[in-house]
Amino acid sequence: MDSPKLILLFSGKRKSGKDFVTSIIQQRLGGSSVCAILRLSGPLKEQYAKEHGLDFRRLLDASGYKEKFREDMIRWGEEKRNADPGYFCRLIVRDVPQPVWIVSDARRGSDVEWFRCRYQLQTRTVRVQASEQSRRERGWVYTAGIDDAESECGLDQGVAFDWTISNDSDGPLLEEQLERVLRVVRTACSSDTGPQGVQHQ
Ligand SMILES: Nc1ncnc2c1ncn2[C@@H]1O[C@H](COP(=O)(O)OP(=O)(O)O)[C@@H](O)[C@H]1O
Ligand SMILES: C[C@@](O)(CCOP(=O)(O)OP(=O)(O)O)CC(=O)O
Repeated sequence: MDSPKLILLFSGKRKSGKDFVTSIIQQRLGGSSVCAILRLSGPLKEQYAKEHGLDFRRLLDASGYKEKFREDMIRWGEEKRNADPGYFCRLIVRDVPQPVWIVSDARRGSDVEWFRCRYQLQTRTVRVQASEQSRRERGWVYTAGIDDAESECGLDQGVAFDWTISNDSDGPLLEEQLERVLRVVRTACSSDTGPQGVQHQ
């Protein structure tokens, strides 16, 4: 099994900026050779697209395309997860050689538990927070059955996040907040023993 130095599990509501923030962190760490961005929704969308004759690449982007199928993809993914909560987690961690892993879309307690159970010392949690107004400006429209369901609310309670990043244009500077996370990642990467004893700030 590959053994990463550090795993950052990101969660946050739709349009909070999870992809935006994780991509900056990857760049700051030196790009994709150092830091892999893993998406639980990747294999989910791929298999769902195959079974339903959809355009997989378009399901991955931030346009409105994926929104047309979101509710049904959630239902489909939940069937898989109910049978096997680690199903998508196992798929995304196969053959990942980079020392830093970012999981950009943890949504359920079972996602966090899976990583903590297997990578207890390496796993850290990061919440991306944005106001409803910011999310609306980025294209979010409240949708019953999605925004009030586990896919969006599963981690609203029950996890003490190691960091919470505020991603609003009128909030604290993003770069300064990210620097706190980056410091810990760099320390873990430069230490021979991995993240043991590395404290978040
Ligand atoms: N701080 C920011 N500054 C500028 N644009 C942002 C910021 N955060 C998010 N966005 C934009 O908002 C949209 C939604 O962000 P995204 O990262 O896709 O959200 P999520 O992955 O949480 O659904 C994207 O087009 C993204 O580029
Ligand atoms: C069916 C999903 O995997 C779709 C997730 O798609 P994205 O991760 O692209 O969504 P946002 O970035 O939050 O907009 C959700 C799930 O419950 O598994």
